[in-house]
This record gives sequence, structure tokens and C-alpha cells, in this order.
Amino acid sequence: MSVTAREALRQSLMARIVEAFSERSARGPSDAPVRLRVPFDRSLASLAHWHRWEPAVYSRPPSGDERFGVGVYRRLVASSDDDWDDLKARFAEEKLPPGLPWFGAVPFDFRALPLGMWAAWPKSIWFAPRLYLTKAASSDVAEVLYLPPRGADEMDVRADVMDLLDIHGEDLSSEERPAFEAPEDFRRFTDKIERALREIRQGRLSKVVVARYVTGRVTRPLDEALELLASRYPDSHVFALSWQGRWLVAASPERLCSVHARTVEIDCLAGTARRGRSDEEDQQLAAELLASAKHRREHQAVVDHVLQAVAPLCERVEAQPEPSVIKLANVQHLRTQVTGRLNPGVGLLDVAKTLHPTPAVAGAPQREATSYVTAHEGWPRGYYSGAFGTYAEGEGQLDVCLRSAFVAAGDAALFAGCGIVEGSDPVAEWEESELKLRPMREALGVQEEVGP
Ligand SMILES: C=C(O[C@@H]1C=C(C(=O)O)C=C[C@H]1O)C(=O)O
Repeated sequence: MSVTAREALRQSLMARIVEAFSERSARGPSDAPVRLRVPFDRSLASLAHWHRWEPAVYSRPPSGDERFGVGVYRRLVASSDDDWDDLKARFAEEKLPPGLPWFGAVPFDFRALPLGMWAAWPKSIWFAPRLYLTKAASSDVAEVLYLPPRGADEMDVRADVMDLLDIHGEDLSSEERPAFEAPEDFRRFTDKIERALREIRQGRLSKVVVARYVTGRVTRPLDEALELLASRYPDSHVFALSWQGRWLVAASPERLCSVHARTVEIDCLAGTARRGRSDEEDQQLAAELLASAKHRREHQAVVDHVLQAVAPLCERVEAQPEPSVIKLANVQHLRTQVTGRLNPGVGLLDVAKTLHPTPAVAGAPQREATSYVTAHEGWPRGYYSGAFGTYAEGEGQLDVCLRSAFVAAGDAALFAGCGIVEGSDPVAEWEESELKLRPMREALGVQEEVGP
């Protein structure tokens, strides 16, 4: 989309919001929510761009329904001492206008502090946006919810919405660039895998997820990157969250958990193969993946943990008897879906607290593997392999921050990890990590990569 088209889109959206505010404030209090419907024949991603200070969020799950939010109506950021229970208690104290959810993310390890490249972010970020748009997949209309500042008049609202939509926004490209440490090369990554294999042979752990990152300059505008991800990975949840001018972007194939009307759904995803060059080869690779003892072990560790963790929270819970193979543009994975009926009063955060991080991203046994990763990864995972999602009154959905990148001032760190079990081959795992880096490398148009 051209710069002028983007600008025109924002201008007309702003005009509609100001008009709706004026009509509404003639009738009632000026800070009541403004709700309107506007024609919108583009992706809501067109409202997203890299250089902004207002916190913002974009979400497009596989249903194709989109959400975009910007500005902060309410915020809830965790301090270094907070944990899942503090988050839950604080959510319970806040009431949001109908239809407005919380958006946010939790890190890989709630006990670890955000360090290194993540130091500008709090330990967990949640906010309810002040300008919120939703658009159904097949619709040409967006629903808008705008929460004007208290006591604002029409002039204030115009200026406020201009800020929120970054009309004539400041270009922050001269912003100070973060110092991402040099990423691990092939040698250091495979050494890390050998060390995990030793740990496994000594019987302390049965699975460890070992991860790496690459860094480079982003060359593609955010809206184009998000649209590209949505078209290449339609079965993944494409999302982006910005805080303090830094973005977490992902096209995640893995739902951590969703909770709606006491039904909980969880994806167990582990075990990976490349895509074939022909249909025949692709089917053959899928059949080998299903038949591989090594991949099945890696996968079963996740299913076992999930069932054991959520059973005390459920009236009943069951896993599909056999994994199936899901195919993404870059890789295929083994997946088992787990579904349950929750005990009364159990909410999304209770489920997430017991599940996360699952052996799909940490290893097994889960607690020991999580501590091992935090101590031995060699860099702070932060929100990579954490979870991103929405929350409203105990319900919502969290997806694992995989096939993800952290972007600050045009510099990106792209992440990928691989489950290591007895029998894993370090070279094959390196190749698998390269495939997992592909979605972000391509979507962000990453150049000047440092490292191998
Ligand atoms: C850790 C990642 O992916 C996880 C690891 C997988 C594996 O090792 O087979 C498969 C899916 C994910 O649960 C990643 O993409 O970074």
C-alpha cells in the first residue's frame, strides 16, 4: 500500500471518529465510549507501522478475523516480583467497557527477569487499547471503539486520534539502536545441543528445547510484513505487539490454550519435518514423521505434561488418541489436540499457569527443563516462546510466541528452537532451526544478517 493511500485511510478513519464523537457528545457525557462502523476494505494491518510510541497490537488468528488496537485505556504490567496469581488478582479489580479485551504477553519463564534485548520491557505486558478496531474475515466493515480522554472536546479528540493513528507521525528511525549481542553460530549452537544430550544421557532430563536467534536489518514495512505472513501462513496466528517502540511479531502455529464457556482447548505441537518438493515426497515425509520413534517421544512429552497439568482443573479432559500432521508453508508438525471441561471458576490464567512453558518449548520434566533453559541458553529468552493473547473476564486465548521476532529501531532478532531428545542429530536440528526462521526472515525482509 502506498504511503499516500495509507495516509488517506487514516485521515478518513479519523474524520469518521471525530464525527461520531461530536454526534454522541451532543447527547451524553463526553468520555463515554464512542462506537461506530466504518467501511474498511483493507486489512487492519494497514494501520500498523514500525515507528510508533503508542503501544499497539494486531491480531489475525486462522479464522481471518482481525483486531487492531492502539493507545492505552488501562495497563497492567508485571513488576519483577509479580507472578501469575498477581496478574489474576489485578485483572479481577479492573472492569473494561463491553467488547474491549485485554491484549498482552507473558515471558517464557515468569521467574526470570527481562534482561538483555528485553530490558526495555516489563516482565509481563497487558493493556486494553483506547482505539480498538475489529473486522470479520469476509467483511468490508470495521467496528470501531474509541475511548476519548476525560473532558475532551472535538478539537482534543481530533488531535488525540491523529496521534493514535500516527497521522503525520514522527519518524523514529533515528532512534537509538539496541545492542543485540552477536548470535550463536553453527558451532556454538551444536555444542549447546551436545550439552543437552549429555544431560539427557545422565538421566536428569528427557527432553530439552534448545534455541538460537539471528539478527539483521528489517527492510519491509510492518503492514506489508503482516499481510505477507497472513497470506503465507493462513493457519497460524499472526500477531504483533508494540511496547516502548519495540515490536514482538509472530506467525504462531501453536495455541497454548483457549478458554470459552468452561471449555479448554490446547494444542500439543512437537516433532518437525521439512516440506517435500513434490506431493509424493511431502506425504512420505509426513508418514516418516508419524512413524519416527524420536519424534513421537519428543511429542509425547508434551501430551503427557498437558494432561497431567490440567487434569486437576477439569471435570473431564481428553487428548486425541493419535497425533496428526499439520502442514505449514515451511515445515510440518505432529499435533495432538486436548479438550476439556473446566471445573467451575477456573479461568484462562489458571490453565496457563499450570501449563506454561510446556515441554514443546522447554523440555521434560517441565520444571527442571525450564530452569535448565533459563540457566544454559546463553541469552535471555524473554518473550520468545512465551505467550501472547487476549483476556476478558476469565476467558480468552493464548498462543505460543514462536516463529517470532523482536524488532527495535529497524533491528530484528529472529528466534527458533528445536526439541532435543535421545537420538537427536545436532546437524539436523540446525537445519530444522533454519526452516523455523524462514517465516520471519522472509516477511521482515531481513538483510545484513550477522552470524553464520
Ligand atoms: C521451539 C519452537 O518450536 C517448537 C518445537 C518443535 C519441535 O522441536 O519439533 C515444534 C513445534 C514447536 O512446539 C520454535 O519454533 O522456535
